[in-house]
Amino acid sequence: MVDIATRVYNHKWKIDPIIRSLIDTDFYKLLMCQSIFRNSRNTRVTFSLHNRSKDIRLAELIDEAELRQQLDYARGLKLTRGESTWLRGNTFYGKRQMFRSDFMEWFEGYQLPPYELEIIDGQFHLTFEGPWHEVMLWEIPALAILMELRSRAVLNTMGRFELQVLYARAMARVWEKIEALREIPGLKIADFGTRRRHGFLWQDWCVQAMVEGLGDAAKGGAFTGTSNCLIAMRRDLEAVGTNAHELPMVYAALARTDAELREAPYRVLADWHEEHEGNLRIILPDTYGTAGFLEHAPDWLAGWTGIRIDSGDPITAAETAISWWQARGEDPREKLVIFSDGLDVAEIKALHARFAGRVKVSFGWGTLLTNDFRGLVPGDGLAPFSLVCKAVSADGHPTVKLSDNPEKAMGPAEEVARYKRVFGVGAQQPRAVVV
Ligand SMILES: Nc1ncnc2c1ncn2[C@@H]1O[C@H](COP(=O)(O)OP(=O)(O)OP(=O)(O)O)[C@@H](O)[C@H]1O
Ligand SMILES: O=P(O)(O)OC[C@H]1O[C@H](OP(=O)(O)OP(=O)(O)O)[C@H](O)[C@@H]1O
Ligand SMILES: O=C(O)c1cccnc1
Repeated sequence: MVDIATRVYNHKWKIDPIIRSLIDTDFYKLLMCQSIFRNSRNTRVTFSLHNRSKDIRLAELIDEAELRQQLDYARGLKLTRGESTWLRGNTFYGKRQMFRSDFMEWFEGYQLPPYELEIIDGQFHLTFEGPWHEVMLWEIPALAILMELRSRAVLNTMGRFELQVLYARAMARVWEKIEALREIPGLKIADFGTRRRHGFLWQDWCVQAMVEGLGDAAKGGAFTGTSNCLIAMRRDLEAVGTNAHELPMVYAALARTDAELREAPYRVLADWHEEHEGNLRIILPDTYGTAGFLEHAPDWLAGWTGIRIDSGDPITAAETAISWWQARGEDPREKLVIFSDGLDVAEIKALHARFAGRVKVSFGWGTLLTNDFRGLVPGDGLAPFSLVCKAVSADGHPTVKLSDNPEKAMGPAEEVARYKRVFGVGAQQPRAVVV
């Protein structure tokens, strides 16, 4: 077991690359990348960093030169032979050869493309522009680099004993959470915490703690795996994933008429349906409002495996999905509901208590698993915050996300208004965004 505190202390004086592998990323990014490589190779997209926690003035906490050094290091990475063999040969969700050989050949030659970085009003403006399948792979490493540089800026001011005690407290906290989760009968939970983690080694520690504390689901336990491919490979765990908002956001931005716009979210899933089966047929319905999405969905979507609930009130969204399945003649008890929005133990417990037995319940636990350092240093300088990296335009057209929480909406105001009209989204209940 790595002694993280000692290592953090010893590494203060040398370059310590944060991202050391192209597969230190979420599994769903690779699945989506392959799908884009096949269906939308000529689409040009801009991804952009967005700090929703305005009070965290990142450019005042992180040194620009160090950020550039880390981004440049990541740009130098190429898929290793071992990683390529794993992606080509491993079984994902029981399926072999998930990644096609034309995609793998492209990925084996791939390097992260150039970035643009400037500082405006205390914030980093970091953008990636280029072919969609090339720039989209920046999202997770860019976020992980910024999050870890911010952690390091605080850790660098701490002494050896302080660090030892900090990690002891953080470990005790994670372990207490795991002990609480052990009380939930029939729990199924995965790690979704790569992008906003405290650091790589810390995420790796948290994942191993989940394996020991909850048991690997492959052997009857509650821990279903990690979305992080590198950790899944090294620790021989299941790599898990669904799909993300970037797909409907980009398809929608490319729509030429309101009628095409209305259809765009379903076209995404029709393309996905062709490529994937079983556990990968998970609907993400909230990009332009869950209720309207389900109401107007084609019948074949009701036959999918389940749904991921990612914004708004999760109880309302799950109840809406259950009613929708019932109305379409499906048995909700056969359907999988994956909750994944800013979860922590209390909410996981409450959602499980309410929905277990009515649907198959599962959780994707992110930042508050891999970065819950709240209250552990004076000034709370290690508390996680809401940093995201999103597709903001496609072929020159701005993207829009409404979601079920207006606090998460993004896009130019007049486009947001048009999307609300086209998708029939009325008044929405705001919910505070913590991470
Ligand atoms: N950011 C990271 N991404 C991937 N693997 C990492 C990362 N940091 C550490 N590791 C791996 O975790 C293990 C322990 O890391 P540690 O850095 O303490 O080892 P080390 O012997 O000091 O090596 P290094 O000089 O590469 O840091 C090593 O196998 C290392 O390659
Ligand atoms: O436990 P969490 O930290 O929430 O981790 C998981 C979240 O990360 C992703 O979204 P992202 O934050 O990138 O964008 P969003 O919040 O706008 O959905 C994902 O859709 C989950 O919501
Ligand atoms: O696969 C997913 O749905 C996923 C993975 C990580 C973070 N958020 C979502």
